[in-house]
Amino acid sequence: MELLVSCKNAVKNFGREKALKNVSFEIKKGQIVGLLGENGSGKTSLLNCIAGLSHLSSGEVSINGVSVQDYKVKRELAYMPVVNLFNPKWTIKNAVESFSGLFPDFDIKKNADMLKILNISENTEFRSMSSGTLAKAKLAFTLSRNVKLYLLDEPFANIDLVAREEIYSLILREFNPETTIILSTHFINEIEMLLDRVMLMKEGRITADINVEEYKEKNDKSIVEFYREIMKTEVS
Ligand SMILES: Nc1ncnc2c1ncn2[C@@H]1O[C@H](COP(=O)(O)OP(=O)(O)OP(=O)(O)O)[C@@H](O)[C@H]1O
Repeated sequence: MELLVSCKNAVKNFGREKALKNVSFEIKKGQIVGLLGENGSGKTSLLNCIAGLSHLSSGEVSINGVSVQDYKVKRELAYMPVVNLFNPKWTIKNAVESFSGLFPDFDIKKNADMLKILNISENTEFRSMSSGTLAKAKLAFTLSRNVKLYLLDEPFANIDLVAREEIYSLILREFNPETTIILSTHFINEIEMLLDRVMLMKEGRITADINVEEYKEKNDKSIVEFYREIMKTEVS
C-alpha cells in the first residue's frame, strides 16, 4: 500500500497554550515536505504528534489509516528530534551496535558511507562532538534506517554552510520515490531546491500549503518571497 500520512483536525494544547489549532493535511509518498514558520508556530509540536511521541488533545494522525499511536506504526518511521538522544559516553561504533540491535531496518553500510562523507570516525565519542558534528551524526543515523517516512526536526541547525550543502546533497542522494521526508527548518533561502512542498505554519495553524514547482512556475517568486508575503498577512 502507498504511504499516506493523514492528519485530521489535530489540536494540541499545553494547558492554556494552544500549540496546534485544528490542523489537517494529507501527504502522499515521494515528497520532501518543508514545515516552515516562525519560532513557536507549532512545527515541533506537529512533528512530535506525527511521530506518535506526543498525544493530541483531539484529532488524529494516521499512516495508511492506522493511528501513529500504534506501536508498529511508530517503529516504522524514523524521527530526528532537536535534542540529542545518544548517550554522551558512546562512540559512533557503540551507536551503530545499539541502532543495529534496536532497529531491524538499520543499514550499517549506508551509515558507514554517510559518516565517511561527513568525515566522522567510528571512534568519535558523542560527548566530544561539536554541536555541528553532533547534528551531522544524528542525521546520518536517522537517514540510515530504511523506512518510508523520515521526520527531521531542524536537521540543519548548528551546521556550517559547507556541511549544510553536503547534507542537502546527501538527502537528495538518499531520497527515493518510495520515501517521504517531512522536515522543519529556518533555512528557507537554502532549501528551495530540496523541497517539493511547503507547509507554512503560523500560530498553530497551516496558513499556506504549496507545491514548490507549481508555485514558482505560476508566480515567478522564490520561496523566501512567498514566506515573507504570507508572514505579513494576519491569522484570523
Ligand atoms: N511542553 C510544552 N509545554 C508548554 N508549552 C509548550 C510545550 N511545547 C511547546 N509549547 C508551546 O507550543 C507552541 C508551539 O511550540 P513549538 O515548539 O511546536 O514551535 P516551533 O514552531 O517548533 O518553534 P521553533 O521554531 O522555535 O522550534 C509555543 O507557544 C510553545 O511555547
